[in-house]
Amino acid sequence: MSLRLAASLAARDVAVELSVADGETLALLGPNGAGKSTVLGMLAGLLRPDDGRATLGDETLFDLPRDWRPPHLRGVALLAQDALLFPHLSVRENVAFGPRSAGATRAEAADRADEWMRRTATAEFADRRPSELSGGQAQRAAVARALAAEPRLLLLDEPLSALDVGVAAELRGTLAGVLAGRTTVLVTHDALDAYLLADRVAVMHAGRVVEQGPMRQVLERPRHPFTAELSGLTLLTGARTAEGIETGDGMRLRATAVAAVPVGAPALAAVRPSAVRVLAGAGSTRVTDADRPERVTDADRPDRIPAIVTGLEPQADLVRVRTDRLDALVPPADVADLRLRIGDRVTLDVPPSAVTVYPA
Ligand SMILES: Nc1ncnc2c1ncn2[C@@H]1O[C@H](COP(=O)(O)OP(=O)(O)OP(=O)(O)O)[C@@H](O)[C@H]1O
Repeated sequence: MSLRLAASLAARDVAVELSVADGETLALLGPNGAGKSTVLGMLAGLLRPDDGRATLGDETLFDLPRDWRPPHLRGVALLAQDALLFPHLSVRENVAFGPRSAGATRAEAADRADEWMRRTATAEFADRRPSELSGGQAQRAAVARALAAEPRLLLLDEPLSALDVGVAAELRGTLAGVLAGRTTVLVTHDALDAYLLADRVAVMHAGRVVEQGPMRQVLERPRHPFTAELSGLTLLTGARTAEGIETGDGMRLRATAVAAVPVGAPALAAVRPSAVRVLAGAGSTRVTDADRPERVTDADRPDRIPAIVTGLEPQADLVRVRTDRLDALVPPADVADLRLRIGDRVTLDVPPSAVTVYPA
């Protein structure tokens, strides 16, 4: 069932256009307040846009100002951060609720509940009430309840964000199985969720979709700083040079991967911080071939960029050294050896293999 949405809501400064192909999962990414939940609310029928249209397959969800189909007649299931199960019903009764309300007999609804509890590994606590479940168990039961209703469109609003890392990883695995072939919009802050669960991504910023496309293309060649941040890359804008890019402030970098951009034309570059080295001082001595285990040819000798440290942030087991030019991701021991502080002058060693140049 393919989805098309074009709608706006001035009170929230949201105006979006997006589409999801039949059976595809679209990850909707964006910072806090970007409008992601607002989009889900419009699709679920909980929030009425000022104008616009949404269609699911050949059915119209709304076509304002004339048509507005109420939430329970849309065939759309919304699963939020909190499981929001009916507290007075057992897991089995929660899961059977959708089929029962859609007119299934008690026996049919029970069969369908059993099937979804099996697929979401919730059968072992089928007779418990929601208050007797852990967060992860409740969220699994909520997935079973949402899918047992056989929605034509599934909306997931950060379904893993309230869970511990290990529990989230398990549920991510379950979701990967049940989302296959199902038209889904998944709101997430997490690039890993997008990579593992979605086919395409749309990135929202300040109420607008700022880029959308196939996962790898968007995350590996970002066009918006938020997308770059999410992918852990540094985004530069400038003009294509014979060997790479020159930024507006005169930084020249060579790149190994260069898409078809004419020399002189506007270009973007994504730089991988984990490949950037930080050396002490603005005029660091050159690294000689003898410093490196492998022989360094001129083509892959790093470019030297003077920079000023603007921030030091722990990131997993590394430190993200932010500078006025590029970020570097280095081991804590290097930060200690260099005695790095905010405001320090350093030299960044940027190998051409860390730089990808593509059209602006
Ligand atoms: N109940 C509300 N009443 C009025 N404005 C709201 C309400 N909820 C959100 N907004 C505003 O609408 C805009 C979009 O918010 P929305 O919740 O859709 O963003 P989001 O991308 O889902 O953010 P988050 O990642 O924090 O959940 C923001 O400017 C927000 O302040």
